Amino acid sequence: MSLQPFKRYFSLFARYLKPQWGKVLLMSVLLLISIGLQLYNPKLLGDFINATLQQGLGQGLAWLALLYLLVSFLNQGVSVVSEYLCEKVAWTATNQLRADLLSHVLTLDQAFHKQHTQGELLERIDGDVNDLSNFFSKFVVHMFFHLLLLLGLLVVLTSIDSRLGVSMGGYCLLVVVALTWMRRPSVERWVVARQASAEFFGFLGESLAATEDIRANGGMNYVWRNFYNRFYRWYATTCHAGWSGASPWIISQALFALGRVLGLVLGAYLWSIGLASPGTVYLIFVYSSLLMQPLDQVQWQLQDLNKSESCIRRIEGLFATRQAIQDGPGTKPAAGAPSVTFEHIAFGYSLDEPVLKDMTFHLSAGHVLGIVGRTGGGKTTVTRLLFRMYDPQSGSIRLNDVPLTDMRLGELRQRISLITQDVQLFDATVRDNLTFFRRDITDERILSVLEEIGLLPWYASLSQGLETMLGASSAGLSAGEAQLLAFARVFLTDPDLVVLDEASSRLDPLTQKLMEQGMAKLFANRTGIVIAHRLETLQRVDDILVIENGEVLEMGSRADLVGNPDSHFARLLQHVDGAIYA
Ligand SMILES: Nc1ncnc2c1ncn2[C@@H]1O[C@H](COP(=O)(O)OP(=O)(O)OP(=O)(O)O)[C@@H](O)[C@H]1O
Repeated sequence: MSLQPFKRYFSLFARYLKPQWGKVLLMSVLLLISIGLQLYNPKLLGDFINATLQQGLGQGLAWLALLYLLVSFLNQGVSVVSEYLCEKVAWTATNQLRADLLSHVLTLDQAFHKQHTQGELLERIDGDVNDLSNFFSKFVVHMFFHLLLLLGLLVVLTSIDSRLGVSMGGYCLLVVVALTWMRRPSVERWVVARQASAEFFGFLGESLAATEDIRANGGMNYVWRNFYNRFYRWYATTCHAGWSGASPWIISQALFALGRVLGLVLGAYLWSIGLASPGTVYLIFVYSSLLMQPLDQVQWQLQDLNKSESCIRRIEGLFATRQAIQDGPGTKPAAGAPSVTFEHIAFGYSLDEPVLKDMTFHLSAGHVLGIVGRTGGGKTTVTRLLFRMYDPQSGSIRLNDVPLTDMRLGELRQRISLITQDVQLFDATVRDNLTFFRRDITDERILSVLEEIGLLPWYASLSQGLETMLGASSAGLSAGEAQLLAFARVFLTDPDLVVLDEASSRLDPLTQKLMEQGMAKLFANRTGIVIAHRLETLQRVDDILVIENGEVLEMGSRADLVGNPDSHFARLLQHVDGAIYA
């Protein structure tokens, strides 16, 4: 019998049970009391039968019956309290496990998150642990409790007659070995079933997030087809795994029937040779039948262990996933707005498809750089490398001459703010959305920032001020307003370098004006990089970088490039609008 799954199980949960050792101890004591009561109760009935046969009805019998009832009630009470404790211990442990998994997943690289859908990760953080939680609470109650009960019953049977104890002990050993042996094949099947479930939820999450686009583009047939395919795969793999538990169940039922017959035959034999009274024969039969209860539970727990082992493997796999982006030793670039240098950077999301090729440029401290170029040219990729969402395959990126790889990731991300087109809002209050749940930022500070970027009229329209709830879908906010909110977040964190992927949708004149004012304030005393989608924005930048096919086509001060009619930038301006922005 392999102890591997038990070892894995216990090594994972010993960590999570340790802080609750007091409750675990109390739970164990209650379980022991419950076992004692369960063993004592049939003995009372046996005494009752013997006393009835020997003395007839009398007052003694009434007391025995009363005691029997009392023990039964007490047993129920103890069971309820211990079950409550088990659930509490299980939920506390598994909630902590969920939290650890979530914080681990949040530290993993962008590359990992691109490979796994949100729905799939949800399933791995919650679904897998949830299955483990059921198993965990039941395992502690049933496996531990029933194995002890089994042991107790065998001791009692041995005390009646040693031959009884040996025969029934041998029988129990046979059943446990047989059930464990039959258990193994279904573990792999449960791993496949869990993955199918994660993929189904991943697809569902993606489809729900893109409902608007899917409807607008007539993609419903594709969604339904995939929905049924994935759902069917989930159903089929779960059935396959579930069925592999059916044969152990059928065989175990046959073995249990055999055990009851064995108990009856042994009891009858002892009675026939004068070694057992009718009350004792009854006791032997009841205790032999009671043996089936822990054996049945052990059987079910072993079935559940298959499912849980597959979950444990997936949880261990997730914990073992390491981030490719490693923390640097902690060199700090000089304080204040930094210079940015890209030197011979080569990068591709996959090795065979280069996106940036030998890219070199330098942005002076305190300058604002506008990056322009064709769609898919690599503009966003430049900003992702700067934020160390990915590392380049070769070359070096430096802030104030300090390579990014020498800085601590926390420090780097504190000094840079990235504002993307897709502003992420939380289903939380306006305050929490602006401060990212920090409590040390005062309302006065928030309001002064909103005033600075011209969002006070928007704030005045909110029914409950900073306490107003904002939906996660950013419903009711235009692209421009969402970016203004992101500006406010940046003001509150006060970074040295701001990277802005400008909203490309058309903005109304008022919002556009607010954006321009906001950007001017945002970039004051900071280094800035703007991926510009609107030429108006480029009036405010100091330098221009034109990217094409992952290479620097042109870089220079905006004034120089505008003044040179042969420059790519000047041609771009003329081509787009027929006018040069000066
Ligand atoms: N996460 C990713 N995984 C694989 N390929 C990617 C990923 N992100 C971008 N790409 C590819 O890298 C190339 C450059 O993309 P990038 O987003 O940097 O271009 P861009 O110039 O910002 O485009 P746009 O102006 O449309 O935003 C494109 O061919 C794109 O398909």
